[in-house]
Amino acid sequence: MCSAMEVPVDIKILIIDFLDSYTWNIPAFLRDSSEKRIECEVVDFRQCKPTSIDEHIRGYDGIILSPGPGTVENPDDLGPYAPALLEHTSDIPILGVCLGFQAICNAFGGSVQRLSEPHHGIVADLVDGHGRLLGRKATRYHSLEAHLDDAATKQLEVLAYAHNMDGSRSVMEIRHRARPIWGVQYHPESVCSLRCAEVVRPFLDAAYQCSSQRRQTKAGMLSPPYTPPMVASGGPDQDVRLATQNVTWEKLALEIDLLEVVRQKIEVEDEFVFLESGAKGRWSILVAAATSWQLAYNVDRQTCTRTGELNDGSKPQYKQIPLDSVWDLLNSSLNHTQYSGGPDGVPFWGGFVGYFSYELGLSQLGLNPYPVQSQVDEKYSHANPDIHLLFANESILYDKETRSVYLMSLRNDQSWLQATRGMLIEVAQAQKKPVRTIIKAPRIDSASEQWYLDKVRQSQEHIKAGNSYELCMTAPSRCKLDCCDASSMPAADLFHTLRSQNPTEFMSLLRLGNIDFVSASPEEFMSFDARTKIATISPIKGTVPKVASDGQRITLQEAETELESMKIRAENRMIVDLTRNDLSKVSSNVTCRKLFQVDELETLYQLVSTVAADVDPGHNAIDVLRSSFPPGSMTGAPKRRSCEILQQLEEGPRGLYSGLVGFIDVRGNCRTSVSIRNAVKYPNEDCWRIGAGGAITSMSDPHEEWLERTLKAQSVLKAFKPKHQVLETMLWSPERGLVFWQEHMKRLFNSLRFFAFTLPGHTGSGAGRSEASQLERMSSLLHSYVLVSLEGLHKNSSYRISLSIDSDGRPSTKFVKLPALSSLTPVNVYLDPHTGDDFDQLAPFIAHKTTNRAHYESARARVGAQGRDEVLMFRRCSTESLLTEGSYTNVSVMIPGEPQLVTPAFGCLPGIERERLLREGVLVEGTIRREDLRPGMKVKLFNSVRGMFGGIIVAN
Ligand SMILES: C=C(O[C@@H]1C=C(C(=O)O)C=C[C@H]1O)C(=O)O
Ligand SMILES: NC(=O)CC[C@H](N)C(=O)O
Repeated sequence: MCSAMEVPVDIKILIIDFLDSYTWNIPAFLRDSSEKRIECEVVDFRQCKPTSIDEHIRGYDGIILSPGPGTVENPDDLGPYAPALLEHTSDIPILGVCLGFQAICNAFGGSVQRLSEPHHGIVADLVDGHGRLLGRKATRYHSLEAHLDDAATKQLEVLAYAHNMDGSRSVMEIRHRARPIWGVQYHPESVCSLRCAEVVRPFLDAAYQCSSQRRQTKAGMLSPPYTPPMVASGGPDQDVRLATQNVTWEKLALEIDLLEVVRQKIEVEDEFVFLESGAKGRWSILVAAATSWQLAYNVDRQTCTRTGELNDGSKPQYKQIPLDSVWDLLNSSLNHTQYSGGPDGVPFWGGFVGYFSYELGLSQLGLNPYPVQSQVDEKYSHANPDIHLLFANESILYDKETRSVYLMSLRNDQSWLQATRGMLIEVAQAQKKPVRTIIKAPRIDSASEQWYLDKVRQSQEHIKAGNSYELCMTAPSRCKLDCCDASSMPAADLFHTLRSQNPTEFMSLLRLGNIDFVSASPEEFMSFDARTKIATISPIKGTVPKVASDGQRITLQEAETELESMKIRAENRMIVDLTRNDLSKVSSNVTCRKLFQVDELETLYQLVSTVAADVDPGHNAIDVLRSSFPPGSMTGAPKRRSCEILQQLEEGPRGLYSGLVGFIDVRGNCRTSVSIRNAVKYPNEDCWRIGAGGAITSMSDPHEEWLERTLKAQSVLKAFKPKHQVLETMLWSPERGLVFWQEHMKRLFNSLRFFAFTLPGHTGSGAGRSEASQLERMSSLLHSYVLVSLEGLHKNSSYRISLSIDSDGRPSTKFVKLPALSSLTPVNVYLDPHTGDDFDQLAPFIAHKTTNRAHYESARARVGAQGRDEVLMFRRCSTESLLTEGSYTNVSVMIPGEPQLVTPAFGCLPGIERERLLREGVLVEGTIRREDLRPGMKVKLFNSVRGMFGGIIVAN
C-alpha cells in the first residue's frame, strides 16, 4: 500500500504522523471510503520541515494531519510544519484528524482546552447544531477540545457536534469556509466508527481534482517515496535461499508429559525452552540447548552473541550491531535453508524458540530502553539479553489430540532420534517425580497499595493532559523461595503447580542464560501462518475477577454484563484500533475478526478481541513482529508516548515481563504469547519477580485498579504457596479435655515459624510483639476455635483431634472417635526395607508434623501394614542404616546392656509423649542400628493420643 503499486494511482495522499497509534489505519479507511485508487505515504512529523511544503504540494494531491499525543501548543508535539502548512496559501486539500483537527482550529483563531472529562474509546452520535442526529457514529480519543469564538467561526464552519458525558457538547467536524480544509475531532478510521465515509468524501473529491491537475502539469511525485519505519525484509517470498534440506522426523504413539522429560532428564543447569498449550491448545514443544545454536542480543550494549554450530555455516561470533541488523540476522538465519518433507499440520519443524524483552520493544519504538542507569537498570542491561533464542536443530513435540510424539531433526541426526526415542519411552514408563521444591512460605514484597494508587492518579493526570489515552501501568512483586531439594529444578516444580492451578493456552518454562522463567500466559501475541500469510493478534483488555471482594462468586453472565460496560469496552477498543494500526504497516487488508469476546480463565474473566491481517507480499513473521512489538495491550495508546510515560512512572525495567515468548519456525510460522502472569528469576537477584498491572483510563477507579493488579499477581503467587499444612493430632477426653494443649501449641508455633506460615490470628500488626505473647495469642484463639468445633459431639467418649493450619494461617479440624483398645496385645511391627537415601530431602517433613505424609504412607504400603500395624523407618548415615521412627509413633527399643533407648531428635518427629518420657527419665536418647533389630524383639511405641503400647517385630 505504501510502496509503489503496479496499477496507476488516482490520488496520492501524504499523511503527516504525529506519532499516534492510529495513523496507519487511515489509508485503509480512505480506500474503503472511495472508488478511486488511493495511495498513501506516512511520514514522521519530525522529518517534515516548513521547507518541505512546496515539494509536498507538488508531489501529493492531499495532506492529512494525523492524530497524536500532546497539544498543538507544544512545539515538541506538533512541530513547525503543520502551522506553516496551514498558513501557506496553496489550495492543496488538507484533512486534520483529532490532533490535526485541533491544529486547524488553532491556526484559524480557535483555542484548545482540556475537556472536563477525557473521552477515550467512547463512541458518540454526531449531531448538527440543532441537536439532530446525523446518523454517524464516531469513536472519540481526546482529552482536549477546540473552542471556536465568533472570529474563528468566520473562517471555520462547524458541521457536527457530540454530547459529552457531563452534558456539554464539543465540536466534532469543521470545514474552512474558503479553503479546501476539513477537520474531524473524532477518529473516523476506528473500528467502531460508523458511516463516516461521507465525511472524508469532500476532501477526497478535492484531492482527486488536484490530482487531475497534477497529472496534466507535473510528472508525479518528486520526493523519494517514504520508507516506513519497518522495511521489507526479503523474507521467504523472495527466493534467496541458498540450500535445501529434508526434515527428518518420526511419529511415536506415546502418551507422555513432556514436563516429566524436563524434570527427569534435563540437568538443573541446562538451558532449554518448553512451550505448552495448557488449556484449549494442542501442542507442546521442547527444545534443549544441547541440540541448538543460540542467538542473544542486548539492546543497551547492542551486542549480539551467536554460539554453537550455526546452520548457515558461519562461525560463532560476538559483535556490536544495531537492532535493525538483528532483525536481518534472524531473517537470514531462517531463510538460509529451504526445508521440506516435514509433517503437515505440525506447527514447528525447528527454528527459533525463546523470548524478546519489553526493553527490546522500547528500543524498537526508538526510545532509550534504560533511561535511568540506576542500579537495577545496570543489572538488567548488563547481564541479561533482550533477545534470547535457541535455533532448534532438533525438537520434541507432543500432540495432545492424537496422543503422539513427534521427533524432528533438521540435520538428519539419527543417533539423536534413536537416543531420544529410548529416553522418552523410559520417561513415559517411569513414575512421575514428586514435587518437593517449595516447602517454606515465601516472603513476598509487593508495591504498596498507596504507591500504586498514587501512580494510577498520576497516569490519569497524563491522560487528562492529552498525553496518553490509556496507560498499562504495572509493578512487580518480589518473592523469595526457600527450597529444600537441591537436585530438583524450582522452576519446573513451580511450572508443575502453576499448570495444575491455572492451565492456560500459553504455558512456558525456560532456562536461558541463567534466567529461569515460568509462565501461564492467557494472551496470544502474534501468530503467523506462513502458508496463508495471515497474522493474528488477540489483545486482552478488560478483567473481572471470579470472586468479588465481598467473597461472592461472579457468574459468567454477570461478568459479561460488567464487561459490556462503557469503560471496559473503551479500554479494549483502544487497543483493537492500535493493533489494527500496527498490522496495517505490513498489510493492506486488516480486519477485526472478533470484537469483545468474553474468555473464562481459572480465576478471572477477560475481554478478548482478535485482529487479523493478510500480510502483504514481501513481508514475513519477523516483519510483523517488528511492526507490532511491544504488545499494545501492555503499553496503552498511543504506544510510543505511553511507553515513555510508563518509564517515568514505573521504577525500573520490566525485563521479560511484557515482552513475548514463542517460536518462529523454519517455514516462517510463528506463534508467540504476551509475557504476562509469569515469574522470572534473574541470575543477579535472589528473588523471583512477578509483574502485574492493568490498563488505566480516565474512567478508572484507582482502588479497583489495585484490586485488579493484585488479582493478576495472585494468579501466579498462588503457585509459590506451600501446599502442605502444619498439623497437630491430640487427644480430647471427657475427663482431661484437650490433653497437653500447651505442648502441642508450642510445637505448632515452632513449625509455623519454620515454614514461615502466617500465624493464626496474626493481623500483620504483630511486629514488635514478643514470641511469648504471639504464642499466647495464637494458643487462646485456637483453643476457642477447637472448643467451638467440638460442640455437638458426644462428650462421653474420647476423640483424636487433628488441627491443621495452612500457609495463610487458616485453621481446620477433624475429629475421630477413639475406640477403646487393648494395650495388652502387642501390634505387629515391620522393618522398612527402604534404605532412606531421601532422608535429607524429607527432613523438614520429618522434624515437623505436616499434611505432607506421603513418605509414611509409602512405607506402610511397602510392608503391607494394616490397621494398627506399624512400620519402622531408617535413614542412611554413611554406610549405616539408623532407626528413625514409625509411621504414626515414636519408638524405643531395649538393647541388651543399654537403657531404654529412643532415637535422637534429629531424625524423628519431636513427639509430645516422647518429650515427656525423656523429661521423666523413662527414656534415654541413643543410636539404634538396623542390625540391632530382629524379628521377635519387643519394642515400645508411643504418641500423644494413644500413650505407650507394645509392639513385636515380625518378618516382612
Ligand atoms: C498487565 C497485565 O495484563 C494485561 C492487562 C489487561 C487488562 O488491563 O485488563 C489484561 C491482559 C493483559 O494484556 C498483567 O497481567 O500483568
Ligand atoms: N487522538 C488525538 O489526536 C488526541 C489529541 C490530543 N492529544 C487530545 O488528547 O485531545
